[in-house]
Amino acid sequence: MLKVQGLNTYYGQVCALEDMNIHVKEREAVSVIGANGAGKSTLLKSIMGEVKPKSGEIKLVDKTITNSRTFRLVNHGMTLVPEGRQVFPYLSVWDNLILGGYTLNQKDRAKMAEEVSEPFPILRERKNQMAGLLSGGEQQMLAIARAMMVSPKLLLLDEPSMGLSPRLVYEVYEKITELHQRGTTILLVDQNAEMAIDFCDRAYVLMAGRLVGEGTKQELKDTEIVRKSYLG
Ligand SMILES: Nc1ncnc2c1ncn2[C@@H]1O[C@H](COP(=O)(O)OP(=O)(O)OP(=O)(O)O)[C@@H](O)[C@H]1O
Repeated sequence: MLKVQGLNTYYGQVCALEDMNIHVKEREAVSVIGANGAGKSTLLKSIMGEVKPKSGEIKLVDKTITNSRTFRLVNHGMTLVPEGRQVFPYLSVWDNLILGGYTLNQKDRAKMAEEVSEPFPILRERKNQMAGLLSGGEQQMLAIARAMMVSPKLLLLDEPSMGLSPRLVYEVYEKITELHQRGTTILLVDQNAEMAIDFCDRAYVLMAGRLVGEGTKQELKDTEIVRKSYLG
């Protein structure tokens, strides 16, 4: 479904991604792990058209999407749940959902908001409250549900566990797993290697902008460097 080949991304003179090659098959759950500054967010931003790669190719299904505008990629069936959630704190939970469906017509937006909030009862209970009053975990659920408003074929998630207590991290991953089981293909990046590896079918390991490992969940768990460096 997604193929990234020989991708190089720079911020000025700083090389953030070097010769990056990853792929995600339809219905797969793929994780990318790595420490602070490894290039995980840059990878998602490059895929999502938020950062312009210097060279390389990105394909979504059979279409080359390198340098496509973000809103076009949403129309092609790909959405990103950004790092830090970025909900609109002074808008209601419901209006945050509705905004996620900006490419839909008004009637479909309301219908989709009903649909995407179904796996998240807390969002329904608090639909009229300001989103900023939700807990961090609830805001993460809202950001995920908002991204689901356009029924993405491929959902990208940037650090879904960021700033959450272990219990909330577990709950958020439970929801992501549920979405995957319902048929959404997922690519996520997370510093929380334990959760990210447990969740996925396959994972990649990034270090200083380069790919240093890849494999199935079990292969990575059995790799000494992954166990020592990322799984504690
Ligand atoms: N806007 C920017 N301008 C300059 N350098 C940047 C910019 N954004 C990221 N970088 C640099 O690019 C490298 C990769 O950063 P990136 O945010 O992709 O890493 P990350 O793995 O997502 O880290 P984190 O988990 O801390 O978000 C780092 O060296 C970072 O300092």
